Amino acid sequence: MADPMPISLPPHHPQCLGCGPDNPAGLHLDVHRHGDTVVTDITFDPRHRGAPGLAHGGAISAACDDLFGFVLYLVEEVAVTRTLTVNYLAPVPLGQPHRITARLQHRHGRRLHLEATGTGPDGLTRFTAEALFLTVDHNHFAPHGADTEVQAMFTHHQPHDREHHN
Ligand SMILES: CCCCCCCCCCCCCCCC(=O)SCCNC(=O)CCNC(=O)[C@H](O)C(C)(C)COP(=O)(O)OP(=O)(O)OC[C@H]1O[C@@H](n2cnc3c(N)ncnc32)[C@H](O)[C@@H]1OP(=O)(O)O
Repeated sequence: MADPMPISLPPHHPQCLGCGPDNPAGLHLDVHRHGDTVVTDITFDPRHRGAPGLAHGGAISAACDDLFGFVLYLVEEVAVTRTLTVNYLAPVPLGQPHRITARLQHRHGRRLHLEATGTGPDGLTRFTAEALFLTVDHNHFAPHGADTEVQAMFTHHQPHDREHHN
């Protein structure tokens, strides 16, 4: 069967560390939906350096966490990370594009179990990640003044408006 048409997904908000286009310290993830998965291609650069020439584990972890945040668009629920585990299988060189793919593995009540895989241009999977997200209501963000922003994110998200062909 042919791959489903990729659909561009909007950033969580302009200043998001993972995907916000206006965050100068951000990873600037550009994320697409492919069927029941979300996908981003990231090339870690010297700002993300851990050991010389290699990506920092924290940068890889941040990319996975934020990509999991895009699965929420598919689930159509607001949820936050409760646990995140990254398996660093092989060093990730700077300057090489890596494709991270994430999906919902299964759901149990408020618990969303998510999984991701990061693969290099040589086809080698260099990291995998698993996360538990717990659904929350908008009041979770209210004490921090962000509830309306999150509500807008949730309400105005219309991925089918942003369909485009790669
Ligand atoms: C259309 C979409 C729009 C999207 C819009 C999204 C928002 C916008 C995103 C912006 C960008 C995203 C980026 C990436 C996502 C972050 O980075 S999110 C930021 C990092 N995470 C946080 O700050 C979360 C901080 N933690 C918390 O606030 C609270 O711990 C939580 C997560 C709200 C949960 O608290 P709680 O509601 O009191 O939950 P609690 O009773 O402890 O546990 C609930 C249930 O889960 C179970 N549970 C808890 N821990 C575990 C565990 N480790 N294993 C198994 N079960 C567990 C409990 O046993 C309990 O079970 P039941 O008793 O209900 O059967």
